[in-house]
Amino acid sequence: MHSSTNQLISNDVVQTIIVHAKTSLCGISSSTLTDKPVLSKSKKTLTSRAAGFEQGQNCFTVIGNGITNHGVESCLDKVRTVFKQFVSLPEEEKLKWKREVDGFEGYGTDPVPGDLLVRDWSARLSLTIRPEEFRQLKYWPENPAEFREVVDEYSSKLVTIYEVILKALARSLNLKETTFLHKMGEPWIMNGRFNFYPPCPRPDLVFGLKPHSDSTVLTVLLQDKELGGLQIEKDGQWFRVPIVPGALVINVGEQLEILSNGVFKSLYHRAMVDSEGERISLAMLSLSNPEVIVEPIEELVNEERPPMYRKVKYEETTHFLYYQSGRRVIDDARI
Ligand SMILES: O=C(O)CCC(=O)C(=O)O
Ligand SMILES: [Fe+2]
Repeated sequence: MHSSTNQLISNDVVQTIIVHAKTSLCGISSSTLTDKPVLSKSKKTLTSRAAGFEQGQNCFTVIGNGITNHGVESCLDKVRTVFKQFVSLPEEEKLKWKREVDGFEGYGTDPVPGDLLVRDWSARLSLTIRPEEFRQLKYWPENPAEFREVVDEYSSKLVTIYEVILKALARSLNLKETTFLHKMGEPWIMNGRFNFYPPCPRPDLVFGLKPHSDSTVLTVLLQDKELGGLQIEKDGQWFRVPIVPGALVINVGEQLEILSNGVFKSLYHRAMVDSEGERISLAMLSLSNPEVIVEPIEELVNEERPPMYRKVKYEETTHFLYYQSGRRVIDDARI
């Protein structure tokens, strides 16, 4: 179904990807990572620059990665288009793929448990995407007709991107390159979170998504082309992440923070809403296999750097409850 474009990725991806990792390192010289492309094998001049976003730690911008350079109908545009088509359907049509009251997959708004009152101004479609046998197709829209195929194509390319980045991050810490992937267990999981933020009459009072860090190893975020809204926190201040056409934003999630024993820090971020414009974003989440207990990798633990986190089993329900009450699992995991 997508052999020609897969081809492009495998030939292209290692050549033209740029990842800027800015991270606070302890015990590992910061010059190893800070401000240097972790991954850049290109001999030719890189046509794209890792643009725009300079303030943040633990968030990389990836551009020119072989899925972004097809012109107007690029894969990224196709994904945005099918999702926009889906969100503009009448609500009763979208509800054909609605999530169940206590489920996590499908289309809908998040329930707010108990007496918590801070609702997000967003609806979303959540899907398990990888491995294929975990997919629950009853939640995968068939309107527009190309939705499934386009998401399938995009996600299969992202598998390569995750692998390339995780291998590069492992190498940058002098670990065997498959270390992170291996620790995630097999199969590791990819979930898609298709966020939709309608215009909001009081954007000063609500969030599209409350401040949070992702429960992931890495999150690959495809942003809206027209309307920004993603903000990241650094040293107690919030920064807007600019829209960079054709770029993907890669966030460090809590699982990578734990696995790396705090070398990589999870990104604390939030999504804002707009009084007039509607916005979409697509977060692709890579997660350890649900059976895996996440803990710091042995090679990153030593006398000077004892384990900084307890073992954690990441469960969707727990993470969700933390999220809704404005807390972070990682804060409780920290020793
Ligand atoms: O909409 C955005 O830019 C952020 C989305 C996000 O943080 C998430 O889905 O976890
Ligand atoms: Fe997030």
